[in-house]
Amino acid sequence: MSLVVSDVNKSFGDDESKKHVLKNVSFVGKENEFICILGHSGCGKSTLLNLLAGFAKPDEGTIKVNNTIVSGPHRERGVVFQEHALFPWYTVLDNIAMGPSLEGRSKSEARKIATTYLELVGLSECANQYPSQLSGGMKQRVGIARALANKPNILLMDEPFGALDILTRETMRRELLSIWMKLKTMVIFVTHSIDEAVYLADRVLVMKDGEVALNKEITLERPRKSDHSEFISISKELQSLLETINESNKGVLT
Ligand SMILES: Nc1ncnc2c1ncn2[C@@H]1O[C@H](COP(=O)(O)OP(=O)(O)OP(=O)(O)O)[C@@H](O)[C@H]1O
Repeated sequence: MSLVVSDVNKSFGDDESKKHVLKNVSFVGKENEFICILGHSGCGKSTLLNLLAGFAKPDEGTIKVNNTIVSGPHRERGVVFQEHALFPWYTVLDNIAMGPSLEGRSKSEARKIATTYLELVGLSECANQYPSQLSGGMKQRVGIARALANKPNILLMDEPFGALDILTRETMRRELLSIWMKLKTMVIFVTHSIDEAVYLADRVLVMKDGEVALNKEITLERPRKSDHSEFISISKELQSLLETINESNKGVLT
């Protein structure tokens, strides 16, 4: 499994109001790698993720998964958004079973697959509940299980814990890591949070005004502790890079 992003450019708007959002973005994702895309608000993180998902196309450059150009959405690339986007009229189990059903599995097979992933995210007891009966963190876990039930090679996550309170967010980080360690799917995770990136990533791409300003491998042993000296020094390096970013591009960073 490989991901190769080469010289990707993307603009929005017409000639007069054209905004060049991604500028020559290139990077390579390795098998089973956990990549975090970190940057201030508006630097192009979600745009990049949308291109990786195939929801939009680059103006120039290519995105290849296993040597094939990404030309639209595909089950091999699962997406988890900040807003969980579950169907409120389906039970938790049926939300997760939807992917396998669409793939042509029988109802009972699809539910069996869904049960496995529900167990993986620790929510077996919620199978027959509806999304409205769940907390934010639980909904996000269902969203993750739903994406994983399609057995993606790449899991694309756009600020998936951004709307959660800090304690739930920390729990979800740990849980995501333990799920990833079991499945070893490639994960591409968009975040504003330096802490989150250093805790999770094998590789951090820091984006600055549409460009990859830093592509850094993090080899720190897991589980990582935020009071560990190396954790602190990597965080400071990322912080100081982000602080050099033009004031007008600054958003919220934690
Ligand atoms: N469909 C679109 N049409 C026009 N402009 C867009 C579109 N999508 C994104 N943009 C612009 O591209 C820029 C980058 O947006 P993007 O959502 O990728 O940033 P981001 O880094 O994900 O920000 P945030 O962290 O706030 O979500 C922004 O200026 C945004 O207004």
